[in-house]
Amino acid sequence: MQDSDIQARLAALKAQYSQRLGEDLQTLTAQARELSARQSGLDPAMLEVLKQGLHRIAGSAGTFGYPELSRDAREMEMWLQTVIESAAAPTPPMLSALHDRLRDSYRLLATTAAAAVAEPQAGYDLASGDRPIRIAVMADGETDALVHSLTGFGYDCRALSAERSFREWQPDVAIVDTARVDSVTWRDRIADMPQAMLILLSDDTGFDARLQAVRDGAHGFFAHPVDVPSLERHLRQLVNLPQQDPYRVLIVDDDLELAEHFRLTLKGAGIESRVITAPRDVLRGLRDFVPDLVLIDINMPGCSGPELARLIRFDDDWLRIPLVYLSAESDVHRQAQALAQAGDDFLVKPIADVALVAAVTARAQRSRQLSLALARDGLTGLIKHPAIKELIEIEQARSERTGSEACVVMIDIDRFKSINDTYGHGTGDYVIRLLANLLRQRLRRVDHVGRYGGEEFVAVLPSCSLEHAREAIERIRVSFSQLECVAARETFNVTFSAGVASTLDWQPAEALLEAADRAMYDAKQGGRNQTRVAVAP
Ligand SMILES: Nc1nc2c(ncn2[C@@H]2O[C@H](COP(=O)(O)OP(=O)(O)OP(=O)(O)O)[C@@H](O)[C@H]2O)c(=O)[nH]1
Repeated sequence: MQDSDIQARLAALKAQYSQRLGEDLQTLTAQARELSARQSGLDPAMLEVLKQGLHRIAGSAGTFGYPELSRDAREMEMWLQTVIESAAAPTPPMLSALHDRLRDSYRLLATTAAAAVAEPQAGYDLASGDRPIRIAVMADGETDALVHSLTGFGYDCRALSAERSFREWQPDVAIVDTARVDSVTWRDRIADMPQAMLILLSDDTGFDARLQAVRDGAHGFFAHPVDVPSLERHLRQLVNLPQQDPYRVLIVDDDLELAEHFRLTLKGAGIESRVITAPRDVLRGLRDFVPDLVLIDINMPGCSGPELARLIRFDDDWLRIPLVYLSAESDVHRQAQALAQAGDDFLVKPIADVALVAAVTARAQRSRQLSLALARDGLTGLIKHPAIKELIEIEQARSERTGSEACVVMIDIDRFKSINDTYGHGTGDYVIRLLANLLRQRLRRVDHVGRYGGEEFVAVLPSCSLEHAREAIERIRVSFSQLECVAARETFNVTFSAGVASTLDWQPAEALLEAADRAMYDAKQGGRNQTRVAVAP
């Protein structure tokens, strides 16, 4: 959806809401008039209805551009709450004052709505692009080695010297070795590259050095000797962040207009949301939409927010998803009570659009990171064995359904035992991470890469012919064999063998995986450092 479309929809929603607010205020004014006119027998249920109506306005009017009405409604709501909690009934003059105040609110709405102009929303530019990531490296004597390693991963990497400006080239990332380049020089060079994210390398790993890096605006900090796989992984996270799948938020609120406003506001910031107005639909929403975060209203008919949060928490599948109350409840004790039952956080309505976006983004990001960490192998960050097997099944089923071709690749590092025996287990781990990063970096974003076993990997390549899969893996095989691994001041090269099989030739998923495994075994038998294709039966 275009930004202008979102703005137009938000403006239409505001108009719709303003009309409803006017009607609500008229109804509440009439109710207050009726109450103040009663000489006896004040009905507590009517007070409660009045209070609920004010609560709704308190939580929504600010969002649609009527902050004063929101504040007024909250004050009246709190006054009514005190009245309801105390045994003494309000006197007719008190209710008459309430009526007058409500009438004034209605008048204020009429004047504000007439003068209202749609406020421009902040733009959230989610940059994207397919050119290789540009990295400038300033590391004096060690620049070449780093440039060589990062070029091997497919980055457009160049050395940055004191004499050479990168004003024209504009790198995405600048890596500076603060231990080897004088601070005036690098700060001067960095000033030419305002877009570049800064990664600092240092000999000093202490708190002060890290704090200084934060103050220099660094996005990453690595100590010598630099662990290249970690650096590369960090780089990938930095530059890929804006391109990942949009965060998903499930909004549970019985006020459709308000929920729709939140949905559009989040949409403007690149966040996908789904609105649920009936609490009983929440489980289906969770299953179908698989959100990163759930925003829950507190006061809903039939099921309160805390009840709903507890109900969601019965199911272990949703444990990782933060449940955040988005409510007009401003009383901190009642907020604490809600949180004590279930739920992770509290946002108070009305909430400014930028505050909502910031709060949702921060929490959704943590939730996404946590989910990824749970499904990923600790050493490599790749998908774990069970999850990658599931993805193979999904691709196999899709292929059967649509007739499209997908390929599965089994990859095994050659003579890995001797690497462990010669250089130690730590170096073996380093090699595993190096290959994991290379696979992630060189395959497409739609491809899945998993760690299948110790030094064994599986890649799933959707919408890919057998020949294209073979070519892609061959290119990675050649690059990997040329990467220099360093251990105890010695450099050495490592190779892998691979087997490729197509979903069109092998069913079910288990047979597909076995075919790729057999082809990989053939590659080993054929002398290693090669890719074999599983020929159709
Ligand atoms: N460093 C390290 N080693 C591992 C890990 N997982 C498995 N290994 C080792 O990887 C080695 C695998 O060796 P083998 O399966 O005999 O095969 P290979 O030496 O790779 O030889 P070929 O596959 O025939 O080329 C074993 O020594 C395992 O102990 C791990 O996570 N880290």
